[in-house]
Amino acid sequence: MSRPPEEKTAESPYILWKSVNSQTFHSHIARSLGNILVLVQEAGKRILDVYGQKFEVFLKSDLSPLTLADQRSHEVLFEGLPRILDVPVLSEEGRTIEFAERSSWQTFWSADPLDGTKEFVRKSGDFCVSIGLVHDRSPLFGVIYIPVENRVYFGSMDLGGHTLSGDLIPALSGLPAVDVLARSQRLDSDRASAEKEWVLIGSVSHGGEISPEVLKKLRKKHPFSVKSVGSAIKFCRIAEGAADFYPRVGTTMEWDTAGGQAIVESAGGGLISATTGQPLTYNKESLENPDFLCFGGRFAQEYPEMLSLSPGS
Ligand SMILES: Nc1ncnc2c1ncn2[C@@H]1O[C@H](COP(=O)(O)O)[C@@H](OP(=O)(O)O)[C@H]1O
Ligand SMILES: [Mg+2]
Repeated sequence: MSRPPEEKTAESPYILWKSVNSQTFHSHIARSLGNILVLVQEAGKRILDVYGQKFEVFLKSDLSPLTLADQRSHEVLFEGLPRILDVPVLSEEGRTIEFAERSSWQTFWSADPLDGTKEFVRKSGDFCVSIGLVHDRSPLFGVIYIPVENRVYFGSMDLGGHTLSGDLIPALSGLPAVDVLARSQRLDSDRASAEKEWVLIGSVSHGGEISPEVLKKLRKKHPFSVKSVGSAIKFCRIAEGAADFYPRVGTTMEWDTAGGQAIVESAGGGLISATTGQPLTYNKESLENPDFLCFGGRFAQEYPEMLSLSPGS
């Protein structure tokens, strides 16, 4: 595996990529792209193995569900991601890593091995594997794989946003971005035609409590329909122009958004804090996200003034 310049520290088992500029970072991702997609599909296959059987549901300390599928997918990613890029993995299903330990990380994988566990348990199909590669507190690259659709979405500002049928992934092992992109479709969050109805997308299980006043303000600007979809698949729908905006009120964690943010941004959209109006940042002391607004290119272009409209206001 080729690597950018690196520097080991005595305290950390990881290689800290001090003074790596983002171009070096992007070149490395471009070289490894085929292997990354193969790995994420492998995690998805482990999830589907469990989905097809009778499985037990455990409750975590926050009362959210956990299954064997979350754990199997975590094992694949926790072992495989550092083989692609040898930086720490912050996984929803990994051990808790205190801020004192992770505050020095410049680059790390933010992984949700099975996003949408509730939907997985309900067998609605709305679940995915979501991976973001965070560098200098921003998600520069993201991958979301949807097992039931056998489809992957990925993107970075350098590569742009793309989607690809999972049938094509096994043949991508060892191939760099130029070969992967030749087989992919470009994502464009502004693709929706002007006459098509606008779509607000929201959670099936959580955080749909957007205040009626805000909904009224939004409707005054432009009528829209509402679609409910579970998990980070919502970001894929924004990135491909199938939905226009996704306001989220309530708890989400960094691993829920890192991959999706990179994909949406690479497709011309954005994901901003409802309080600051700035893109979400990562490796915060608290891993909870603020309320946010995610939007596609059409929304951003036609209604820039709404970008400062807090979903919770
Ligand atoms: N009260 C809460 N505490 C922590 N995370 C929450 C939460 N409510 C929702 N989430 C997050 O929202 C995700 C599901 O998103 P959605 O509601 O859009 O389908 C969950 O992902 P997991 O399924 O990976 O736990 C979970 O991380
Ligand atoms: Mg999640």
